Amino acid sequence: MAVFTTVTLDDLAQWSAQFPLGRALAIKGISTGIENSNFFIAMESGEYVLTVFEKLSFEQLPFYLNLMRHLAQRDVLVPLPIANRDGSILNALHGKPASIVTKLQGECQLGPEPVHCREVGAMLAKMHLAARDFPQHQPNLRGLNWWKETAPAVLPYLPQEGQQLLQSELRYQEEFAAGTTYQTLPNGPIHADLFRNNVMFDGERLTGFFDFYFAGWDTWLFDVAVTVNDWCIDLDSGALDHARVRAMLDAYHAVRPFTNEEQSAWQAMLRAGALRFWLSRLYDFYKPREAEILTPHDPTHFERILRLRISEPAPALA
Ligand SMILES: Nc1ncnc2c1ncn2[C@@H]1O[C@H](COP(=O)(O)OP(=O)(O)OP(=O)(O)O)[C@@H](O)[C@H]1O
Ligand SMILES: N[C@@H](CCO)C(=O)O
Repeated sequence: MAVFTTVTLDDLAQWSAQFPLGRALAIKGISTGIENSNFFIAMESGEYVLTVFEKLSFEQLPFYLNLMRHLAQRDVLVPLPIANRDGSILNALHGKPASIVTKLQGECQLGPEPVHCREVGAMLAKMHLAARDFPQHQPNLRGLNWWKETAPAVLPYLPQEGQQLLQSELRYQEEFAAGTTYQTLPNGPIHADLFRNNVMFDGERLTGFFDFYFAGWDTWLFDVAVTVNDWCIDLDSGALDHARVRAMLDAYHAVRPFTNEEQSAWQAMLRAGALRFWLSRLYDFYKPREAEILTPHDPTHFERILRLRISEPAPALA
């Protein structure tokens, strides 16, 4: 149960009086999710999600919440943070940062078909374009620098062939990032964690992207790679499903055409997307934070994906 901070209906009634949402009618903890305490709340004006942030601070959160507001105001389907009467979208609840956002309808699509991938691809391109004029700048905190810092901490736990793969892929990515192709790739704020469990669908209709707490500035193509590596694969083997890949890439390209340089970088980015999650999963597996209660995700899933992305030619982007 991912409710680390208890919020009663009385607590909510008092705290939510600062928002123009009417009276608080009900509150229910959300059991999935591992980072924050999330609640569905019913207010007189409708249903919302209340998040009490357990790790991110008052200083860190404005980047993510302002980005969500920026996107929502440009018709990208994301939860809209609700401002209180002073205009603040981040307010203390039980001493922790908390916010109310609009509730997305529907549920996650954990067995996506091409039709779902098409929706995700089109909305991802729309999101990249809409974020171009977002004024706050924060790098992707799980980018190359983090990979370089993290690899030495997990290397000792890997068998020799795993160590070799990790070291050689890191070298490859460092060289690639220093090269001229990489410098030409369009970039801006990206979601950076757009997995199946971070998108809501009502049937075949996409209702929103959520969980923006790994967002940061990086290449748009890296975001596409992370998304393809989760949405368009067979989860057992890690192999790309070509119908889903085509649906996602074609839909993205129709909104924001890929460049020739992006085509040259595509295989490297698919590899980068796999390396990023292999590393974070290794780190969470071998270096769990104190009092961590979660069951870590399987790191070998992304090792398998990385090996496949290295050995197979990348599909055409467009
Ligand atoms: N705006 C929203 N509208 C509808 N449901 C939401 C919304 N935000 C979160 N949820 C629901 O709450 C669940 C947990 O949210 P989320 O995935 O953001 O959890 P977390 O603990 O913050 O992060 P993590 O996914 O990293 O564990 C989601 O799976 C989803 O069902
Ligand atoms: N999407 C991540 C988890 C948290 O963001 C993973 O599957 O490893």
